[in-house]
Amino acid sequence: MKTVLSLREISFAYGAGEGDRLFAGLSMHVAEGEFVSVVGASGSGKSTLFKLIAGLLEPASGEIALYGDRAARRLGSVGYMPQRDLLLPWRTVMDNCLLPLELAPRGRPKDGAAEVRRLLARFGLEGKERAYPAELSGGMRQRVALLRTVMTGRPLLLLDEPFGALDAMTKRELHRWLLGLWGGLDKSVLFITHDLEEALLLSDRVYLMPAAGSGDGLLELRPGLPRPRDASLKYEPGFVKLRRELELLLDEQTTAVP
Ligand SMILES: Nc1ncnc2c1ncn2[C@@H]1O[C@H](COP(=O)(O)OP(=O)(O)OP(=O)(O)O)[C@@H](O)[C@H]1O
Repeated sequence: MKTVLSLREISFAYGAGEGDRLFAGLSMHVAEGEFVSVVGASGSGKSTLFKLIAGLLEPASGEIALYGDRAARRLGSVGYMPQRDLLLPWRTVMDNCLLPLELAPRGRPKDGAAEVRRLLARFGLEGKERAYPAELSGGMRQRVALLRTVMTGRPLLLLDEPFGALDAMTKRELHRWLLGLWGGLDKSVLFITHDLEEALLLSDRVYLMPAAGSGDGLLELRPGLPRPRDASLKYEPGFVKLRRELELLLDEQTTAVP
């Protein structure tokens, strides 16, 4: 499998002082078609890591390569969905989803609307193309935001806690939906979450962020759960054991502050 994204020995600090270092020596990769999660304590730098990958920030040292190209321009080359849905309230669902095509240098292709319509059905948003964001439920808004990210046409999607603000029931519904949709999307995903169950249920691999400033690397977990998956997987003993393991690892990481 080809490597879509690789990070080698990345370090970063927002400030220039001693003790300002957020992380150092982070290495990771995402292969074509993989779903990879990043979990970690609040403030460990997960969103910062995404901003580095998306090209919104530059690392102090280390290399970030897209498709093996260390010199690749990252800004605009990955589909980035930030924590808040950021749908434009004055635009309909259709016009929000067409936005990436309008911003692309080649402009809005004629068949863009047809593509959005095709995806709306698969995203469970049939009949909503003329609705405005305020008329949708939270779960629907997140699906529109995800659809818009898919419309960037980028093979790698960075999803920063896309379901973090949703209630437990809506979140479960979106997990079921995403597990069904995932195989057919033909995308690689890097996914931030606080929710360990969500990380295990959706991912092929999980990375654990080290505690901020500890200088440790990312810890990698390969749950090895078979696909296709069903949301009921989380009640199986093997899954519960993995979740417990991940919880213990995360506790260790969190308490490892120097
Ligand atoms: N623009 C900025 N300038 C200075 N410090 C920042 C900036 N953005 C984030 N930080 C700090 O960097 C640290 C990591 O923030 P980041 O948002 O990357 O963490 P996170 O792991 O994504 O947290 P959460 O899970 O709470 O979203 C925090 O201490 C935060 O205050």
